[in-house]
Amino acid sequence: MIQVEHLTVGYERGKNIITDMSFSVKKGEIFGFLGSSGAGKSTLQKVLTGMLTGYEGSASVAGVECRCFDRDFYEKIGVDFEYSTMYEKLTARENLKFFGSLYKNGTRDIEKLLDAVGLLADADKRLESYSKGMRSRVNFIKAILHDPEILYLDEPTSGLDPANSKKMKELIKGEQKRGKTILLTTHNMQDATELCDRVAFIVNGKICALDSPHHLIMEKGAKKVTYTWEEHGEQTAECRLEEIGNEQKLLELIRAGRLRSIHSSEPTLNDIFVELTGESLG
Ligand SMILES: Nc1ncnc2c1ncn2[C@@H]1O[C@H](COP(=O)(O)OP(=O)(O)OP(=O)(O)O)[C@@H](O)[C@H]1O
Repeated sequence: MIQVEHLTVGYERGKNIITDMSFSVKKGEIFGFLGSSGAGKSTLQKVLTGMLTGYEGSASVAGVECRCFDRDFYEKIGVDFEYSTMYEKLTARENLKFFGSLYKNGTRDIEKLLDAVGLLADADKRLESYSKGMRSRVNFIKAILHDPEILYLDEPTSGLDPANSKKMKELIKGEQKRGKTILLTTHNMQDATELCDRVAFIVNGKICALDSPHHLIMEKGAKKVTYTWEEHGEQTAECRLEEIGNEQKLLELIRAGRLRSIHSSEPTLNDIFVELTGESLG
């Protein structure tokens, strides 16, 4: 569905933001771009939505080279980026009707969509009165209104409380069940682990790892052992499971009968990200 080969792109001559990047995304996949601020995730999304056309190499979506997108192509993609693109003085229903009228192939049932995201009762309120959680749900509807094959989401759960974040993740999974291909960017490793079939770690405009969260965790990460003991309050330390026999502090505590607790755990996607990139997403 999406094919990127040797993509190089920058805003200024001689300064590449993305360098020689290649990857592909299959139909029906949720694919996540993970990287720290400035890594080039939004720039990549701009190329894949046809907003940035001055690039080298190739980037194609549904068989169409991104620099050649025409109006018809925008019927096939839906975009939910962080900035608001709706009219504040119009109600949610008015906004959705207006934006829906721009598509030539019609839209999904607006009432049903509003109901699905729990906004039917607030549909006639002006957007200016909406909370952040309500805005993100209505923005999401706007992105899927014309039933696009491909969805681009930028930080879909950013700033949402746990209940709204859960709701948003269910909505995204729901679109995948309907056969949609979804590309998302996030800083949130937990969301990426829950949602994405595969993730690409992006550092300075290059992919430094690409796999399913499960494979990355199982193959690249080492199991950790965390142990605690009492010494002027509770102390905690950790080591890799495979190095437990050389962990002098732990052996000393065992011999002295001073170990208070010990447990092993799988690394998280965040641990793997830090290990592979040397960066932290906080
Ligand atoms: N319009 C622009 N003109 C010049 N430089 C830009 C422009 N947009 C982005 N950049 C630069 O490109 C680099 C990558 O930015 P980009 O927005 O793609 O990163 P990002 O990974 O999406 O970051 P964030 O997680 O903060 O959104 C940054 O150094 C940024 O300053």
